[in-house]
Amino acid sequence: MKLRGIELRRVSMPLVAPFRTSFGTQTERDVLLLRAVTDDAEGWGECVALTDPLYSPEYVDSQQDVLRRFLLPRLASPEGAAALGRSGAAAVAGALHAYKGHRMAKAAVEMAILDAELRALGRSFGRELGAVADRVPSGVSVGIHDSIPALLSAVEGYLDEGYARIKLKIEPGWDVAPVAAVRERFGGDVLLQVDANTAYTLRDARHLAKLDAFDLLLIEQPLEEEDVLGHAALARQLATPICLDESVVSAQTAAAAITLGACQIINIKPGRVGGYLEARKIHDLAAAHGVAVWCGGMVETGLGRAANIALAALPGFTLPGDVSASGRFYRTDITEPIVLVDGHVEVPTGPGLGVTPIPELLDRVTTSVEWIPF
Ligand SMILES: CC(=O)N[C@@H](Cc1ccc2ccccc2c1)C(=O)O
Ligand SMILES: [Mg+2]
Repeated sequence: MKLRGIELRRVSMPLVAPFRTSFGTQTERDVLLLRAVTDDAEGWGECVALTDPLYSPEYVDSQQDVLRRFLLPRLASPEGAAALGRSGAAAVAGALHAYKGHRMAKAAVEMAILDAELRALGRSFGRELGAVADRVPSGVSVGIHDSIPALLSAVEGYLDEGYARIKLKIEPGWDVAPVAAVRERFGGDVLLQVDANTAYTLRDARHLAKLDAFDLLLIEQPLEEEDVLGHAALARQLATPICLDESVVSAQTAAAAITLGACQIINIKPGRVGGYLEARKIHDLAAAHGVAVWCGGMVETGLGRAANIALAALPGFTLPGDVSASGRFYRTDITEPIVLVDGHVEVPTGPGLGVTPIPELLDRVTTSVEWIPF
């Protein structure tokens, strides 16, 4: 593996509709893509950081800066190049370990190098990670709406499309009523869960316990990301399983959360935890503890979406993930669109990610390109 350089490319993609969560409303996605150029192949990585540090401490400009100033020079150093020459993508996390945090940037560069490596080998992401299925059921994430009727209309549309599971974003003032309305309208058999994105506190426990009446699969990240003990206390007061998202940033924090009883389910997002290789470690750890996992989404383009689907095909991913079709968020994706067929999405089988950006579509949404030579 001889790395010649990495392109940092920013793309701006409008969302098909505003997407409202407890941390705000997004109408477009400003994405940082990485293109790793090696002697044998090119590889693509996607950084899932948002424009603003509202989901996690990372924001897209900070990730581009930390890559340019610290992470890529470290990989381009003699030690970094030697480690990459020896072990390829498996060496990235260790080579960058000295730099704290910025896991979404680290994940993106590992992904690009892994994609190049696998394309050169003619090996798919799914094969490399240990996929055991050729398609996976897809859930869909439904934002906070202006009214219950508007929400019900959106949910009806997704159910008509065949989505296997409905996830409702909630926040104080928009929780029990929308969940009750969806249950009332669509019945008890629809797989249903909620995601608070850290919007509640332990003082809301009695209120959140009202959700136990609706047979939810899980309640995702009700409390703030560092409140692991709070989630453990809440888990003792709720019948509905607690799922962590923002709190789990590594296999180590996953182990602590499981051991402390802070979660019974984990939403695994490769960008949040520093890469697909760490994501697989969390999958293995959770499986050993009998903890179910599913693949979360960060409104990725087809590149990150394809990699997530490969990950979602590992045996421990027993709950439908937020691996929805490209059309859930984008009218035009930068790759061949990922589509939903009978409530499932296909695991790509081609080398590496199995998808590549379509040049003219990529150029149309590109806002900047920066080449970092090695
Ligand atoms: C699909 C889903 O619910 N993802 C995140 C929240 C999230 C993450 C990244 C986003 C980027 C742009 C717009 C909205 C976004 C929402 C979650 O599970 O918590
Ligand atoms: Mg979440």
